[in-house]
Amino acid sequence: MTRTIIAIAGASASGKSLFSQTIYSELVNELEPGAIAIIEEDAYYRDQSHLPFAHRTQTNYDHPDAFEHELMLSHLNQLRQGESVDVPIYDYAQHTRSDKTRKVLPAKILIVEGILLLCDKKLCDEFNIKVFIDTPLDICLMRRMKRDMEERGRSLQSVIEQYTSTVRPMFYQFIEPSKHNSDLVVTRGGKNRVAIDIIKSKIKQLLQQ
Ligand SMILES: Nc1ncnc2c1ncn2[C@@H]1O[C@H](COP(=O)(O)OP(=O)(O)O)[C@@H](O)[C@H]1O
Ligand SMILES: O=c1ccn([C@@H]2O[C@H](COP(=O)(O)O)[C@@H](O)[C@H]2O)c(=O)[nH]1
Repeated sequence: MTRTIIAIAGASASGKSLFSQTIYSELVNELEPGAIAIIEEDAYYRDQSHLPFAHRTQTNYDHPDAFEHELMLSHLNQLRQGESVDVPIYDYAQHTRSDKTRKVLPAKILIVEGILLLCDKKLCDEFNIKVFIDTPLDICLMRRMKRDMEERGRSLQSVIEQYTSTVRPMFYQFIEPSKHNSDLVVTRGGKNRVAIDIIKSKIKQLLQQ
């Protein structure tokens, strides 16, 4: 069976999750059961439970080394071969993996989303369609402040410090250059209706083949 992996990359808070979840939720009930699945790169942040909490707050979470991409790659290979996988569940407030996992079944269409997906050559080789969400960084920062304070247990001070020390520099070093590895660049983030409809049509076309 041919399986298609669609990568959705871009800056933190650019709208990757909203874009991916919109496509997924609008298709999941329309397609045959198990046709589409979704995985977040964030699930593959390295387990840091062996480190004291204070150390975990100092990790550079925007550098490729923060991720266990080898595990993600091995899961993508298993899914391609028709095997299900147990994807880790990450706890942003604790800066480490939780003790829970989520079972993902092998679907014909797999959407993966994350900041550094298109920086990794081995991962890139696994993706059939590569999308980059291109949202101005000042808008990403405003969204991130709101989201991290409301949903990830952060203070305004900590968001600003982390943004200045790692998020912004790593964006320019790794994420922005990876835009050139994409097939499609989507402006305006998670609510670009035309782009969402184009990807949905492509998915339906792939499922008819
Ligand atoms: N086009 C948009 N307009 C307004 N809000 C948006 C838009 N795209 C995303 N958001 C909001 O911005 C925040 C970050 O978006 P999210 O999709 O989680 O980003 P990412 O997955 O890239 O980190 C969320 O609260 C989301 O609802
Ligand atoms: O423990 C952690 C792990 C990650 N982060 C930040 O999360 C974003 C990536 O997630 P998005 O949903 O794409 O925003 C990344 O920029 C990390 O800085 C964190 O703060 N703490």
